[in-house]
Amino acid sequence: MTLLSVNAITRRYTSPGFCFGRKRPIVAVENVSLSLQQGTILGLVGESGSGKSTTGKLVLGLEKPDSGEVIFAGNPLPAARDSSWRSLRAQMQMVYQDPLAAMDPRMTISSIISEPLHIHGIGNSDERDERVSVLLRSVGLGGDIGKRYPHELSGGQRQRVVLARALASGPRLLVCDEPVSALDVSIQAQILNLLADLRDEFHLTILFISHDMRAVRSICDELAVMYLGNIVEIGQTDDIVHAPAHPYTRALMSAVPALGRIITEMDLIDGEVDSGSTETEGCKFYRRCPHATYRCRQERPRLAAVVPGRQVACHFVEENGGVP
Ligand SMILES: Nc1ncnc2c1ncn2[C@@H]1O[C@H](COP(=O)(O)OP(=O)(O)OP(=O)(O)O)[C@@H](O)[C@H]1O
Repeated sequence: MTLLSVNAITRRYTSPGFCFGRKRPIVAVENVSLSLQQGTILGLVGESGSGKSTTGKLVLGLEKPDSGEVIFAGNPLPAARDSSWRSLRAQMQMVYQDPLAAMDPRMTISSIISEPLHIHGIGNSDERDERVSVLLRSVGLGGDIGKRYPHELSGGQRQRVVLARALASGPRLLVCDEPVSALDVSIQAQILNLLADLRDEFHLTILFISHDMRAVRSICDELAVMYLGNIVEIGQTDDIVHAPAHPYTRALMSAVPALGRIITEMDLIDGEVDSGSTETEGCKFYRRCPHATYRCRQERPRLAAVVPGRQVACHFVEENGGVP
């Protein structure tokens, strides 16, 4: 069953800087479509500024699309933040990168986890206490941790608390935005394993936003690769990892061992969408692509099925008959 459908959403911003006396338009997300089947983890990958976080916010209704729509459990996200929006929102939760920033330092861990239950009016006092105990156990935290404060916990423990809090209202969808990138590498695998276990235990569907190919490889069933606001490739994780088709996906895959360094270089070349690249008719990857032709400069490639279950937006891939 399809839990989430994102249909051709576009979100533009106006940057604070000027370009030829005009404010620069930024197309953060352009014509993005996604579909998440219940119980799957879809990884949204791409370098900094490719529009991953904006897509996550649009999915949750924290940002409004300029065009397109988000359908959750068969219901379009309401335009206004009314009661129907709030009831849908209780079923969709965000997990951010920095657990400390997501917690009130003056609240105990128990109060932090039970706060969404208060907000959504779920349960009485005893039921909420019981729910907090269950959630703490589910995220692998025990003892008297509920009585402690965020600063008394390690980074990994804090991210476990953030997950417990996100699960408190019984969501069906989690949007995890770089949930492990602030953690030590040794802790990252534990949290990723926990997330996979929680998916099974709580029947979750997860949109997993990350620039870290190792993380997405280990946890995601499907991948959507974003470049300057567009999805350029989407398919099963194993298929994409073993035979990346889009030249940008290939660059990302080959960059895995030193991803941080490569991303920094990429940012220096093309970091933000400028007016030229947003208005261009052609492929946004044209200037960095080893296979670019005249057609790529003139005509924006559309996502097309190159093999069953895989879509790629690339003239080179299309003209050469699929995944090389
Ligand atoms: N509120 C905003 N106002 C203006 N520009 C914005 C705003 N939010 C995002 N952008 C711009 O939109 C583009 C996409 O940003 P977004 O944060 O979605 O990318 P990202 O892939 O999540 O990158 P990162 O991993 O660095 O967060 C960037 O050029 C960013 O500067």
